[in-house]
Amino acid sequence: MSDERRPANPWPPVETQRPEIHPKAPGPGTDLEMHYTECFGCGDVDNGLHIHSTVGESGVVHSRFPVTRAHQGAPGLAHGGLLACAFDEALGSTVGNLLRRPAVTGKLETDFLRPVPVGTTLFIAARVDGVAGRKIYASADGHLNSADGPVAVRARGLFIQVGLEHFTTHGDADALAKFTQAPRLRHDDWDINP
Ligand SMILES: CCCCCCCC(=O)SCCNC(=O)CCNC(=O)[C@H](O)C(C)(C)COP(=O)(O)OP(=O)(O)OC[C@H]1O[C@@H](n2cnc3c(N)ncnc32)[C@H](O)[C@@H]1OP(=O)(O)O
Repeated sequence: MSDERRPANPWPPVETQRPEIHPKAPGPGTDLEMHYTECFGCGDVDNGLHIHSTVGESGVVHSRFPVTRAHQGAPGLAHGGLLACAFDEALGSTVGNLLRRPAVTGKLETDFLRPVPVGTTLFIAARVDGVAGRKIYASADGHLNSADGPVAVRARGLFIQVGLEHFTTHGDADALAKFTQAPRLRHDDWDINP
């Protein structure tokens, strides 16, 4: 089904405030480091997605996902779940880097408009659309092979701001300690009170 014929639900679905880019957010042109080396989306992981992101103008973050044979669902085509994963990464990175508020994905929806063949690179442009308390709404378009190529996938995500105890309680506290020691992630540069 073409994009125009898909039902369009209002987005954001609730009244929101305009997102405020954090004063210490990386500026346009900044290549974002992997947020965690073991992240399947952006980390140095065998057969991971190896997504690289750069901050663009006007609150847009540009991410690139090189689709390889390791990412197939149907022969020669990207797996839909891994495409959704790429958008989770791109949207989460956009929220984290621009707002500097620790947040986790609460809801993620994807529209698959065109097949994404192995060997293509998906150029994902993501932005934060609005904020309502702890709820952060973000969306992204994924273009085939160039920033202005045809849109193959669209995604919308709701991210919920959490305290750092979310990660120490449910995750690996030692890994989190290393993660937060990275200069780019210094606690005092983040808004950590949800
Ligand atoms: C730089 C970093 C990049 C990282 C990119 C990758 C990001 C990820 O993949 S994160 C991993 C996947 N996500 C998770 O593991 C999250 C698991 N879920 C949870 O831990 C909890 O459900 C959590 C924290 C999201 C929300 O729980 P909790 O803190 O109790 O908040 P809760 O009161 O339920 O929800 C807060 C608000 O969000 C709303 N909300 C929560 N989930 C949803 C949902 N799925 N749909 C709609 N609204 C929702 C609630 O209705 C509530 O709204 P309101 O304030 O208006 O009443």
